[in-house]
Amino acid sequence: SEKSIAELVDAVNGTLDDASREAGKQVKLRNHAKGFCTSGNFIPAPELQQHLDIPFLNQGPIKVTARFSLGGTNANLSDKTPGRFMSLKIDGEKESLNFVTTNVPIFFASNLEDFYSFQTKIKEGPQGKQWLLDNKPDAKRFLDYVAQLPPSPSFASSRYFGVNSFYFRQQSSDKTAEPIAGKWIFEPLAGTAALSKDELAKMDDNFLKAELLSRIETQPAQWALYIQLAEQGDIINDPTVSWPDSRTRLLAGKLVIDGKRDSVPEVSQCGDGIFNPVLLPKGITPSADPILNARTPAYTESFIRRR
Ligand code: HEM
Repeated sequence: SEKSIAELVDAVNGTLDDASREAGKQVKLRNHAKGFCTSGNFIPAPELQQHLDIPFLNQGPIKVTARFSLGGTNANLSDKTPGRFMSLKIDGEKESLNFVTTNVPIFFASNLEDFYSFQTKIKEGPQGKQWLLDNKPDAKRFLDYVAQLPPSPSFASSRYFGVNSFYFRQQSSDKTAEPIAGKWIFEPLAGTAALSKDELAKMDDNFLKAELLSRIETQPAQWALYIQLAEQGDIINDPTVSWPDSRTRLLAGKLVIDGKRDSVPEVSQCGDGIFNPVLLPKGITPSADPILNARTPAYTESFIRRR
């Protein structure tokens, strides 16, 4: 049977009974508990308009509120773990675009049932993880990827993937071109970087926030944002599938994180609100991916519980 949104949030939070759910509300339990807010600009690439008809991305720099985080409900999770996450609100005058992204290009589940079982099994420790490896090929591919992913020394040296697909309106003089499916990918302009085992051994558990905030005092952290386009036959509605690297990528713009608006309340308190991965400007629409379409209701449910 299909899992409800409340059940998905319970699985994420590890609050499967009434008592732990109530306790969770008291301590404002939330996923991606360890994180911080900062700010910058998004500079759209004018050449995108040659291919796609997205008026929002046909303007000058747009203000950005960003939250960088680790996964899970533990606010004291070590930064030596490999997961890195980036959420953005790109707020124009009339329209907005949000991103809620991860440094792992493939997700661990393609449907809500498998999402629920991943979240509950992974919290059971080694036996639960082994069960996933033995029984859930999507989860296995994800866990195998994460196992070989070295922790990055900086949020600025990770790639970030939207994972889910969206449809993009194409430019066409006769308006007959169908929207084309694509996925978001942020590529760090500083390049990717990995900590060696020796380097990791010398780090403490909290370095990512101080590193990024001190880095951007002297030079912004920057990413190129691409839209990777699907080709005929590519699977659209399944975030466990990654398309070949040979797929065309359109440059959508440049993300510049400089911290210049960090003292503005909408930035400094950005963790109090939610990022909405289906808040989209005209010309972009969500795919039918069931994972994508569960996200905003789940984030809203989590927000209501921790308010
Ligand atoms: C069925 C699918 C999913 C469910 C049920 C789910 C659930 C949640 C929940 C409950 C939260 C906490 C929301 C809050 O209190 O603000 C959250 C946050 C988050 N999720 Fe998901 N998630 C899903 C899919 C994904 C995917 C595919 C990604 C990555 C591409 C992702 C990345 C994140 C990130 C980065 C945050 C933190 C947002 C912030 O910085 O405030 N999630 N998720």
